[in-house]
Amino acid sequence: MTFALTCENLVKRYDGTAVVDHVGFHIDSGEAYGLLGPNGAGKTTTISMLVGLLRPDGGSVQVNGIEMGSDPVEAKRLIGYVPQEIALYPELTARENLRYFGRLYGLGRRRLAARITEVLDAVGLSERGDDKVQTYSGGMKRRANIGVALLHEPELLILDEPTVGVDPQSRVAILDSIERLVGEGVSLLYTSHYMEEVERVCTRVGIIDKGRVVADGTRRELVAELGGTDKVDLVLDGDVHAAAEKLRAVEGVTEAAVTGQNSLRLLAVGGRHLLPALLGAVDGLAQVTGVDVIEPDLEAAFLHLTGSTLRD
Ligand SMILES: Nc1ncnc2c1ncn2[C@@H]1O[C@H](COP(=O)(O)OP(=O)(O)OP(=O)(O)O)[C@@H](O)[C@H]1O
Repeated sequence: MTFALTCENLVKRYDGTAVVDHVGFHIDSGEAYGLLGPNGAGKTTTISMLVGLLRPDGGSVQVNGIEMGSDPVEAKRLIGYVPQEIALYPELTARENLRYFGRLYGLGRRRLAARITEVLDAVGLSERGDDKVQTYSGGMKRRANIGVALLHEPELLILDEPTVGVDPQSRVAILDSIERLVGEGVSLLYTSHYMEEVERVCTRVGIIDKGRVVADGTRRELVAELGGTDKVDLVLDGDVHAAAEKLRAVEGVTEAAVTGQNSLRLLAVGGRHLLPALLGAVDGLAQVTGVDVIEPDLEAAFLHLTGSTLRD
């Protein structure tokens, strides 16, 4: 099987220190993969090697089976790359920018004209396409920049933190466009330190920390590495302390803390499935009037794996 992207043992050193330290992962064709890590984890350096802008000190990159090291022109042709910095001419309109970059890519006049219309639509800028980029919000500039990367119909779209510093409306528009593109079959590499974006857009996630991929899998798999401890909040009428005592004895419950006059928080393995046993344990002591099961999320998995929160 050919992957949209494979990298193996990627290494980049600065002054003898590896800032990317044997990074490896793959992206299936049509898959949306998120690379999640705190500032300075090595995301941009990794991406720069993946897109052929930076020569690795070790390791290899293949795009749809084509070696970046030996056939960079062909490999780069398959990639649409959107860097963190906006690379547009502010005094030109979005349409003029697209025309300029499209010619640079070698797109024929007719195909380019059609692509400009499609791309403006894909990034939600059809109505503002004839306005100068300098009149755009940060988010609109970013959308125009994504448009440039889409012109040549890449098979793999690589976005480096596309929503940093954009207005909320553009953020929604960017995420919507990306989801649509993935729905149309484009493979995606998406880096972010916003957990909720990665959870929304990506089916598989690699967690990168200090230059290493410390975990890789679906959200469910990553969360499972935590041991699957859920939080269960209970509201009850009755003796909460006696109820806590009983609940602590239920198999699977690791902790039961009284959190208020009539509320308890439990830590439990397989929380939802334990509910009948929990209700049974307090039967006769208290009446349960509210239940909330909070399953661990990627944020918790991230904290567990790296020892730090994402926005450190
Ligand atoms: N040209 C360079 N020379 C020396 N050190 C560098 C260079 N480029 C990056 N670094 C260092 O490499 C590490 C990884 O940086 P990188 O930009 O890849 O991280 P990142 O995960 O993309 O972070 P951010 O979210 O802040 O963009 C950082 O410690 C950074 O200071």
